[in-house]
Formats: sequence, C-alpha cells, structure tokens
Amino acid sequence: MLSIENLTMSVRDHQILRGVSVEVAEGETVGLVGESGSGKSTTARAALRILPDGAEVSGNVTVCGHDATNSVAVREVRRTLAAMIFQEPRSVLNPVRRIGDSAAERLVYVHGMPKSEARQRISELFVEVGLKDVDRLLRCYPHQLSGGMLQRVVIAAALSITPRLLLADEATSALDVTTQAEVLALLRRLQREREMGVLFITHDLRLAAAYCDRVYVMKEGSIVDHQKGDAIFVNPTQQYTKALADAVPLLPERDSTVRA
Ligand SMILES: Nc1ncnc2c1ncn2[C@@H]1O[C@H](COP(=O)(O)OP(=O)(O)OP(=O)(O)O)[C@@H](O)[C@H]1O
Repeated sequence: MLSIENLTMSVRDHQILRGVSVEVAEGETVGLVGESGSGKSTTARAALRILPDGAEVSGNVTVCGHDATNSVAVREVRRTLAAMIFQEPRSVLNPVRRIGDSAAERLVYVHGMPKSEARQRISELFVEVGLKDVDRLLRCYPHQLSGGMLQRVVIAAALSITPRLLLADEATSALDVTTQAEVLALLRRLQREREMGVLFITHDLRLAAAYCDRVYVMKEGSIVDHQKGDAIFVNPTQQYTKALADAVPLLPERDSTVRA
C-alpha cells in the first residue's frame, strides 16, 4: 500500500530526512512516533511529494504500486488513492468559506463532480463520521464549530475520495480525551470497513503502542526503532525509545488516606 525506501531530504544544506524506510500494508495501522522536529510530518508530506521550496529529495516511494516520486504519477495518487489529515483542522479550512464548500472542494475541483452531487456525498459522509444536523453544518463557517467537529469534517473530506491510504498527522492531538477516543474509534471503524492502510503520526508513544499494529520511532530524521505496537512500550529495544517511554508523565497515585 505504502512503501517508503531510503527517503532522504535536505533543504538549503539542512538535512531533514536521513534514509527513512517505512512500509504500510493494506488494512494495517502503522505508527510514526518521535519528538517534535524529528521529521514525522515531513516524511508523510514527502511521501505525497508535498515538498518545501528548495527541497532536494532522493529515495523511492510507491503508493498502491504507483511511483510517487514521479510528479505525474503522484498527482493520480493524491487524486484517487491517498489522503492526508493534517494536524490542525483550523489551519486547513478556509475561515471565510462555508464548511460544505470546503469539504466538497476535492470532489468538485479535482474529480469534476457536479456541486449538488458532491454536496450530497459530503452530507452522507458527515453522517458517517458522526456529525449531526448536517444541513445546518454545511452552511456554517469553521469558527462556528468545535475542534472535535472540525476534526470530523476534515476526516470526512479526506475520506470523500475513498482513499486506499490515509496519512493521519496528529489527527487527534488537539482534542480532549473523550473526543480523541471517539475520533480514534471512528477512524478504526472506517479503516476496517474500507481496508485502508493508515500511517498514524503522533508524538504520543503510549497512544501509538495501543492503537497501531506496528510502530516506527523517528529521531533527527532517521528511523531508530521499529516494533509491533504492543511490544514497543513493554520492551523498547533502543535507548531512545526507552527514553520516550520514560518521558510519558505518570500521575502519582492518589493517597487513599486523604479524604475529600
Ligand atoms: N519548509 C522547511 N524548511 C526547512 N526546514 C523545515 C521545513 N519544514 C520542516 N523543516 C524542519 O524539518 C525538521 C522536521 O520537521 P517536522 O515538522 O517533519 O517534524 P515533526 O516530527 O513532524 O514535528 P512536530 O511533531 O512538531 O510536527 C524540523 O527540524 C523542521 O524545522
């Protein structure tokens, strides 16, 4: 589904990715974990050839058998095969466009679907991702929706092309724990129904361990560890992974002798 092989990238002599190799199979959820600035987002973006100005890139990327390093082939990949959910929904939705128009944009402008049909498809997807009062929502602007609702909107928009591969970049990090759990359950359900491969990017090792089949750990532009999700927290093989695991703050146990 996704194969990234020895991906290296530098911008103005600053090396950002150093020989990154990542695989995601059909129906698999694969975590990409690491501290801020380790290169997780850059890896996902580079996989879809979303590159910063002046980037020099080498290595191989294939998505569903298409060579995603080829600028023509990657257009088809982005059009029909792969979708990305970006970190902050408010940063990707135009604040002065109605939610319905933004969410239907890809179907209308990329797929040439008539507006009324695209709107209908988006309404159905809004229901599928658990949004209510859909007709009203379609006419709203981003500032009128909560973070959790906006995250569902961008998930619906990403799913509108029925992707085979979903790149979810900190898709739930900005949400409160209850909404995060709901959105994760939603992604899991949709993934199973559609047999999608998911690259799940997070800085949260505990979340990745619980949610992903396999986890890659990144540090300073390199993959430094790779294990099954349920093993990485219990038995980190690399010192860096252990440090990440140890860095998870644990709340002190409540003193049972203290009464409210
Ligand atoms: N357009 C760019 N030009 C130059 N350097 C960049 C550019 N984009 C990212 N970088 C650098 O690449 C490195 C990796 O950034 P990236 O955003 O991929 O990390 P990340 O692991 O996703 O971090 P975070 O969790 O904070 O999003 C950082 O050092 C960042 O400063």
